[in-house]
Amino acid sequence: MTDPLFERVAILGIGLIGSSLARALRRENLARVIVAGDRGDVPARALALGIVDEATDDLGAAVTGADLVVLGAPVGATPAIMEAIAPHLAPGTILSDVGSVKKRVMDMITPVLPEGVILVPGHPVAGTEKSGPENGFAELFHGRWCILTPDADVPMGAVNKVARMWREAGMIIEIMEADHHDRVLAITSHLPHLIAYTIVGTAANLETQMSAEVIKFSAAGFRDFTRIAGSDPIMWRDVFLNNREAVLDILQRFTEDLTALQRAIRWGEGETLQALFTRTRAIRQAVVDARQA
Ligand SMILES: NC(=O)c1ccc[n+]([C@@H]2O[C@H](COP(=O)([O-])OP(=O)(O)OC[C@H]3O[C@@H](n4cnc5c(N)ncnc54)[C@H](O)[C@@H]3O)[C@@H](O)[C@H]2O)c1
Ligand SMILES: O=C(O)C(=O)C[C@]1(C(=O)O)C=C[C@@H](O)C=C1
Repeated sequence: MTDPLFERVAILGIGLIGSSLARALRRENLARVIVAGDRGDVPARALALGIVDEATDDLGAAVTGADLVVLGAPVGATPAIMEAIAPHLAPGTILSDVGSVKKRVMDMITPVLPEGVILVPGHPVAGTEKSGPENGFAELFHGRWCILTPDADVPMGAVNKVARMWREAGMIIEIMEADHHDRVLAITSHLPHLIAYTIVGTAANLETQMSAEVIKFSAAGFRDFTRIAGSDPIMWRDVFLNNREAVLDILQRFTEDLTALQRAIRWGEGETLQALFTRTRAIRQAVVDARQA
């Protein structure tokens, strides 16, 4: 058997994504030791699941001796975690993350990054509406994109190692600038979540009788939105607070398009509606063809 890619991988925040990564590392024998750092009863739960070798709520101890550290907590926790681990990171350590937002996370880490520690930010674009280590699974990453956003001066050896880890977990790798990542994800992931939260919120605000019927007669369309709107409140609060500009920009365009549709319905412009729905149906087909459905 060949040597593992990493000696000691510390995953800080062993929830849905962190625990899925731990499982993939195990399956592919990519780490000699996997250690979880988390808080409350989560370390004990991760240990009980048998997905890590060690688990602790002492984040400094977790990263000591690690050649790869992966931040797996909601992005708003980044400053607190960096404060706890920075004194314990050795030169040569690769620091990565799985955050849904990249630019703000890099801005939070870079000023406190110890000399010689190499930052390779990442975002596995794969997930579910569930949270916690019990809900992770190694296959989550299969056939999905993983976007890495290292600064231009980061050694390619480190970028390649992180890329190889995600590739062996089943992902397809793309490297891009953090700002660009945040603009793309604002439309493909953040806005859809905001819309889902809004629709389900609107339904919940209807008068009692109506809102009970929304749940009772929940048609497929609404049901799909409730899945997304069931996503983790803390994670998504942090996404919107930390990708503010890109989300507000795309929301402005969305609002204009929605207003145009409102007019089309009001004035009975069937051809406008049909033309848009025909274009969007083709986009759905393209997503299916790209095996991302
Ligand atoms: N859920 C998804 O679909 C998805 C997909 C890709 C990336 N992400 C990103 O992955 C990260 C984690 O998301 P998740 O869905 O795994 O969340 P999760 O809630 O399942 O897990 C997060 C874990 O972080 C821990 N945590 C929070 N604050 C902490 C702190 N200060 N110190 C130590 N541990 C702390 C929590 O206890 C929890 O175990 C987020 O940054 C999110 O943006 C999520
Ligand atoms: O399938 C889902 O539940 C998701 O929302 C996953 C999803 C997405 O928007 O595609 C959510 C956030 C992540 O950063 C990456 C993936």
